[in-house]
Amino acid sequence: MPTILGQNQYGKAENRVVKITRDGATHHIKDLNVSVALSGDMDEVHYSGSNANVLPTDTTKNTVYAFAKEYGIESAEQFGIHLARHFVTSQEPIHRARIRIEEYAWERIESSDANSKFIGADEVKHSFVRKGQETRLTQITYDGEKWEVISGLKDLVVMNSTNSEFWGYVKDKYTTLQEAYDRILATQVSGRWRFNWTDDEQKMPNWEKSYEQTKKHMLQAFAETYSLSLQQTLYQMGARIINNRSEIDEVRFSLPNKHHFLVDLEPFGLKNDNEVYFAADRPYGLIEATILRDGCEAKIPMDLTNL
Ligand SMILES: O=c1[nH]c(=O)c2[nH]c(=O)[nH]c2[nH]1
Repeated sequence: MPTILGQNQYGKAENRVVKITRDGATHHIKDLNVSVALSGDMDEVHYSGSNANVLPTDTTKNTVYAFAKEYGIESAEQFGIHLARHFVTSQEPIHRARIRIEEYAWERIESSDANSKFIGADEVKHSFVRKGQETRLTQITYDGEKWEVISGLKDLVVMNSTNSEFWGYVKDKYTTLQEAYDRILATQVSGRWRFNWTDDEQKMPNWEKSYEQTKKHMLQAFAETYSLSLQQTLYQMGARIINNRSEIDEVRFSLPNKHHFLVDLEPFGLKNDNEVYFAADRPYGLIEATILRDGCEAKIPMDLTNL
C-alpha cells in the first residue's frame, strides 16, 4: 500500500448540555458545549471499514448527557475528567481521550423591591441572564496514565484609558507611527493556563476557585501595570498568575492590540486633548507569548485557535 494512516481522532463535537441543579426552589445552571475526541486502535476502520473497535460518536454524545445526570456538573474540568476517564478505561481500543469544553455563564436576575416585599427577599431563584463577558474554556486529555488539564478563557475585552505609552521602538524608512506617551491600551484576552495536576493520586485543584482567582489576578495585573508595551503588560499578566497560583505552571496569551487612534479635530478648530478616539477594528497588532514557571516545559500549543 503506498499510503499509511497518520494521526486520527473521532468523537461527537459540540454537545450542548444544560444542567439545572434544583436546590429546593433555588436553581443553579451549568451550560456547556462539550466536544469529545477519541483515539486508539482505529487503523481498521480507516483501512477496511471494520467498525469492530468503534464506539459510535452517537454513544459519546449520549454519555455526555447521561453523565450530566449521573455525576452532575461540579465544574467543566471535573466533568471532562469523568468523561475522559470513562472512555479510556471502559473501551479497550481507546487509548486517549480529549475533552474540550466551553462554558457559558449565567447570573441570577435580582428581584424588584416590590416583588421582594411580596414574596420575601431574593425569592427569584430560577431566572437568569446570560453573562456576556467571556467564554470559559477547558481541555482535558487522558492517556490512561497521565492527565493534562489546560483551562482558560476567550473574548474578555479590557481597556486602560491611560497609563500606557509606546515609544523608543525601531524606526526604518517605512515607520510613520508617532511615539505615544499617553494612549489607550485595549485588548480582547484569549488566555490558556496549564495545571500541574497530572495524576489521580495527586491532590486535585479546586477548579471553580482556581478560575475565579486566576481571572482576578490576570485583570489586576492588566489594570495595575504601567505599560510601555502590550508585550510588557502580557508578561505581567502571566507572571502574576504563576506567582499567585501554585497549581498553574504555564500561561499563554494571545492579545490583539485594539488600537484607538486620536482623531484630528484641528480642521474643526478643536484641540483633541486625548479625549476623542477612533476605535479601529482591523488591522490589529497581535501579541502572543507563553509565561512559564522557571524549570517547567511549554506544552500549550502556540496557536490558541488550535485549542
Ligand atoms: O504595545 C505595542 N507593541 C507593539 O509591538 C506595537 N507596535 C505598534 O505599532 N504599536 C505597538 N504597541
